[in-house]
Amino acid sequence: MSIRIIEENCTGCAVCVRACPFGAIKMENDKAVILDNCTLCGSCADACKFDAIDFQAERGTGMGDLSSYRDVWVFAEQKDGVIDSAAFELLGVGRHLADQLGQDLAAVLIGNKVRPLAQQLIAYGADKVYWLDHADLERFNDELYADNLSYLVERYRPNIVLLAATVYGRSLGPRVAARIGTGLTADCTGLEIDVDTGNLMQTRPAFGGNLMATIVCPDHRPQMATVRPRVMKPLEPDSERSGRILRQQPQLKQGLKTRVLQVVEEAGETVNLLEADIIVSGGRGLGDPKNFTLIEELAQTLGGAVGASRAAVDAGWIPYSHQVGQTGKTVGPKVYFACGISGAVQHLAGMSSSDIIVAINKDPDAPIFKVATYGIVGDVLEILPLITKEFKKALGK
Ligand SMILES: Cc1cc2nc3c(=O)[nH]c(=O)nc-3n(C[C@H](O)[C@H](O)[C@H](O)COP(=O)(O)OP(=O)(O)OC[C@H]3O[C@@H](n4cnc5c(N)ncnc54)[C@H](O)[C@@H]3O)c2cc1C
Repeated sequence: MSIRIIEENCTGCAVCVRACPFGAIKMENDKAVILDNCTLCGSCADACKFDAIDFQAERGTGMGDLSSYRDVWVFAEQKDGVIDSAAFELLGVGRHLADQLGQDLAAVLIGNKVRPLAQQLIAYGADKVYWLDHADLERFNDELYADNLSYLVERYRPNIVLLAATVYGRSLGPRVAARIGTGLTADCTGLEIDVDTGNLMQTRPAFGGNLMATIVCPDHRPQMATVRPRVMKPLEPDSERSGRILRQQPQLKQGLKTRVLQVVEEAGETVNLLEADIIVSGGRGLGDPKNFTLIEELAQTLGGAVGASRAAVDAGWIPYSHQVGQTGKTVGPKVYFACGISGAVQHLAGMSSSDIIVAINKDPDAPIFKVATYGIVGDVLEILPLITKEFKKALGK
């Protein structure tokens, strides 16, 4: 790839200076000059109206120099103009990684009339936001979104790209990785930078959750990962933070293979486990489905939600929508009560990032006590009514 200024065409309008996301172009004697930190992204050439920048891009020619890939990117998933909370969590961990690398944190915002959301992304830690806006991008479409994200990645060459392991992120991430020819680690629960190599260490449960695998992608860029929602913590938003919002040209095409005709919200039971600050979960130790009323009563007293282990779900005591764990929901409430739950690694995978864990189990050696903040050894059927009674008294209920 190469770039050069054609001086005779340059009018000194400085549009290119404003268009460069990297501050890599300046005006000197009314002519544009390209600086050493140019990443060859081509934004200046796109912005120039006078053909004064000769930019030769080569796409699909392999990874080239890996050190030329810079910045940590987060795909900022939004639906109906509301950013998914998982995007803020990604910005939290992304900020940490970017600071470790001494690079910028960028968010990619795709949608229709979503410009007002960009400032929120900056408040949650982004240094810049690549923003694509078009009516055709209003609803998530795997093919179209993959076209656009792949285009941006090829153009700006980020070092790391993070997506939430949501329905959208799980569909989009692998498509983009395959197009670009890089790797992707799905469903990560931990991300760190290897201080020796600068590689991203991507940790996720493997072999049915029996061990934690740390995966690296040393030979390809960007390093891509999907991250489980509710595992990472968002930063406190700072509305005073400033950052750059960089409008990008959407890549649109005719003849998409799929088109969203209508969105029908799922009717039926909604369990707000993902948003709950307090979760009271029951397991096989309850002994009988009717004892779930003890769980419900405590949850109701505290304004919390009801969760369950897979053993309780598999026994048909409670619907799957309540299941917490590797094959259920990943939650991170302020307080998690584990009642009659042993603490199998697959259950812990879904709740161990809770701020406070209260475990009630009659077996003092139950693994759940290893992660519990407070442990109560005893019969859950005796202890739960006592706790509920005390909370009711304290809360004046
Ligand atoms: C691929 C895979 C995915 C999985 N995904 C999940 C998942 O998403 N979520 C999940 O939860 N599990 C999952 N599991 C299952 C997991 O391995 C455990 O089997 C399950 O979590 C056990 O549930 P439990 O703790 O309720 O039951 P148990 O392991 O049987 O534990 C019951 C506990 O209750 C205690 N107890 C009994 N009676 C009382 C009493 N009266 N008072 C107090 N304590 C009492 C016991 O001491 C025991 O510790 C998965 C397994 C696999 C292989």
